[in-house]
Amino acid sequence: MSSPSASPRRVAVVLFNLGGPDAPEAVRPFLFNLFADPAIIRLPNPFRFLIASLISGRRAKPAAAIYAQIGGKSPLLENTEAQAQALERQLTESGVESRVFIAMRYWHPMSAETAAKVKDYAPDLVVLLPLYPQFSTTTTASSFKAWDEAAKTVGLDVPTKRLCCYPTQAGFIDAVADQIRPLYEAASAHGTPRVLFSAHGLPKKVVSGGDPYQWQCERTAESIAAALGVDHLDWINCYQSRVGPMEWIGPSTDAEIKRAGQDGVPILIVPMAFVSEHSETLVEIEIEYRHMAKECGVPHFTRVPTVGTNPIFISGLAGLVQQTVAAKAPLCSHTGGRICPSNFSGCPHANR
Ligand SMILES: C=CC1=C(C)c2cc3[nH]c(cc4nc(cc5[nH]c(cc1n2)c(C)c5CCC(=O)O)C(CCC(=O)O)=C4C)c(C)c3C=C
Ligand SMILES: [Fe+2]
Ligand SMILES: [Fe+2]
Repeated sequence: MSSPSASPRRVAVVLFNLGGPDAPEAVRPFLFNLFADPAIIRLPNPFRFLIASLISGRRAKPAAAIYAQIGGKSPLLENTEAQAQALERQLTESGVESRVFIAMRYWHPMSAETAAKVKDYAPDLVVLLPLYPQFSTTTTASSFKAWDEAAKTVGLDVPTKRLCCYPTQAGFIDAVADQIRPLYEAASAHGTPRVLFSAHGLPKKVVSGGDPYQWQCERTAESIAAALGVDHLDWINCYQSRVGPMEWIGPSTDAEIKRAGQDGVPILIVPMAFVSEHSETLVEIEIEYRHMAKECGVPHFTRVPTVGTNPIFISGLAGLVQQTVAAKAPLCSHTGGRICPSNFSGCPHANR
């Protein structure tokens, strides 16, 4: 790829997220795309496609039942579109001539469609911005790889900078704390609340293979807890959304809800690896965990909404984009601290 011009005139920002089915018929092909990703099922073909076909066939019905509870489709795209508009507005107000695009990994619009649109826009610089605050080989690395392939296919040869992650970036942390504060205060009427910082889990094998996701989730949870400024805050970092027979990282959010029931404390569940609402927040947390908490005797249950278009979050993202545009060397940490664990060599900036 050609090298970045000194000060780019037109910047294309590409937001990455997982994607979700836009209709009941899309559930199975969406799941097939997910399980056919070598970052998720680490087997060579034809085994991977065979396994993807089997699992997507088996999981289609329970997954469709999940989406049926929120209108038969994922709201992830519309929520991401709202974030893209808010970010574009903020960047324009800050004097950056830019357009913000969306590339989903497993459902439309996917990288190939978006790369063609970015090419038509003819930017001087492309900034890749994952809507995953914490870096994982299963999410950000997979999206970047899909993007690189799509850019090559459509002949998009423009200098490209990538933001690996922002697990402790001030805008993100302050926005989550801002979402929590009034709800924490309300929950305090029912006892001393426990805050469950709940992230999407990962198979243990992925983490022991060097994936920095869990390490970064721990840094995020610590940072939000500190930003809340509550003396002796009762909090824990836990993991939800387990799928398949493999052992996943813990503690699980389910187990923490049960423990809160035994301890008789109110809980707030804070989704800290998702930045907008979708099935894992609106069904798993809002419906399934709320029900579980009631069954377990938890005295008060609160789901804290994701940051979405919270202006503190969007300003933080705009700041990250501006820093990235201006940076001479690749950025990894935006806070001056270490952002990837020392045993991790896969950060997209490490070898650039
Ligand atoms: C932090 C973000 C995410 C990580 C890490 C992640 C890893 C991961 N996910 C699966 C399997 C599934 N994930 C599903 C939905 C889903 N996952 C994320 C984010 C992360 N996944 C999001 C945002 C969504 C929601 C999509 C939506 O509703 O729009 C699903 C589909 C739903 C279901 O069937 O339960 C599966 C399957 C694995 C195996 C994995 C790591 C190896
Ligand atoms: Fe997932
Ligand atoms: Fe990094």
